[in-house]
Amino acid sequence: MNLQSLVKMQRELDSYIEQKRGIEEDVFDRKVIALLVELGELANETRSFKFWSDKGPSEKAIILEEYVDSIHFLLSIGIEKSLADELIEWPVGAEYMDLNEAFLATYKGISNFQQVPSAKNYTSIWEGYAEIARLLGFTTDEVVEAYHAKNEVNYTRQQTGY
Ligand SMILES: O=c1ccn([C@H]2C[C@H](O)[C@@H](COP(=O)(O)OP(=O)(O)OP(=O)(O)O)O2)c(=O)[nH]1
Repeated sequence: MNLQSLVKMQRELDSYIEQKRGIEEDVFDRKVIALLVELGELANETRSFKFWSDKGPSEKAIILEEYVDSIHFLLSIGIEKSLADELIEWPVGAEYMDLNEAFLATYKGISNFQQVPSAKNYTSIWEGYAEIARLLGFTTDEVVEAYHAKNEVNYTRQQTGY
């Protein structure tokens, strides 16, 4: 799968939002916070870390929507640092035993990238998300389809002034 079609869609959405909201300043750090928050929302829906509870995870569609919110901001921070054009195949790295390890590794990756926005650090975040998708049983096609659906919702939300 070539990620460039998503990069193009993300670039267009980001420009649309910036124009609509009159954003001229650097919003990289705020997008990094947004990504960390989305990763937390994703973890929360999986409930993978809630050793104190019997309640199971949310349904797949809800978890997938949280997942693609992250993908939006992940693409966006790569675009901010001119690294997204290098994204062709989805980078796949080490395999973790469980979701909690993958979440922690991905948090660390995002934090490293905020401090040092290099191509290597950017790739590590994608590897983290690839691993999370694998552990959640999401196929690339499912992720791309859900990304498309949420991308459209994001336009509607901007137009309806939410
Ligand atoms: O520059 C931007 C800003 C936002 N988004 C997208 C990413 C994500 O898909 C959505 C924001 O997440 P969400 O829909 O959870 O927004 P929210 O304001 O946190 O929603 P809610 O108040 O419903 O939780 O907007 C972008 O793609 N680029």
